[in-house]
Amino acid sequence: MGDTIIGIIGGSGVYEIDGLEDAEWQVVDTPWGPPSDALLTGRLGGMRVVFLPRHGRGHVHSPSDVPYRANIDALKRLGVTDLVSVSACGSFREEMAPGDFVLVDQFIDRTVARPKSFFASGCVAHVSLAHPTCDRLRGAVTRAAEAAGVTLHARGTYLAMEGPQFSTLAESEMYRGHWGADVIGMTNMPEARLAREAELCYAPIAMVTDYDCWHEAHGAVDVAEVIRVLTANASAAKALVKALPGALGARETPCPAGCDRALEHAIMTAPTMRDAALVEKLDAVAGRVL
Ligand SMILES: CSC[C@H]1O[C@H](OP(=O)(O)O)[C@H](O)[C@@H]1O
Ligand SMILES: Nc1ncnc2[nH]cnc12
Repeated sequence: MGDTIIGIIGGSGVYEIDGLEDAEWQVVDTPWGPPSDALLTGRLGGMRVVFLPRHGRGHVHSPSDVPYRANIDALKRLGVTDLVSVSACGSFREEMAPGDFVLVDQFIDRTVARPKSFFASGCVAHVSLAHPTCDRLRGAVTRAAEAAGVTLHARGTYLAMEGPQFSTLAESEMYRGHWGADVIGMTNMPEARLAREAELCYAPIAMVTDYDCWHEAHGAVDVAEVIRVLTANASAAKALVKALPGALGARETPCPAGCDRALEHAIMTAPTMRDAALVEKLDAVAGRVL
């Protein structure tokens, strides 16, 4: 097996990580345009790590405009095999309190205004998204959280909304009631879809910053309060990330769930009918099977 290279996407409030050896910001261009920012490469616990701030340093990209395809392409291009993301989120559960971390395993996608696939007419592909997160990588995040002394809820369904406004009370009640969502945010979709298409193992860590607007004892979401919780928990997020290389270890076998082979039988378009320009754009993401 090849080396494990850990990718880390930092969400709101997480614009860099410290403690990297040989740290270097690298500008990477992709066929999908520029990523959110330069990528910070280096070594952590002897393992290669690539970090990307999802909204860019200074928080310049809105959730709808984050260049999700360029971000995943750039991470793949730099050799990332295992991708962890850190995101701020609202909670729909009393027991998932502000300051807690939730290891998301499932998604409900309510985003409507973002390109969601690398594939299109000219090179059509359908990957499975039944299990959109990687169990092996989630196991490593769990062990890293234990090592770092960080409380982590073992699973959760993340509702991805378009934003940028927060939800209405009626939406919040629907998501946490009939829909069964546990947390809400604006960015993990289409990130998870694209990570799967790029054959990356993906595990999203959600940091609870608020109770959205449903909780009678708490008001509507207040960004100042979100930032306060993020800042108070930044050191826990960093400790978790630092413990990850040791918890994940070298990649000795292919992904048991097949994340790294997601495209194996996914491409439908006959080789003779493929759009050459699109195939060229897919070099990093799908070069293994094209
Ligand atoms: C600062 S509250 C809203 C903002 O924060 C979350 O971003 P991220 O997922 O990148 O941490 C949420 O999705 C919104 O984009
Ligand atoms: N309540 C919420 N809804 C959507 N995104 C969020 N990010 C942080 N809190 C959020």
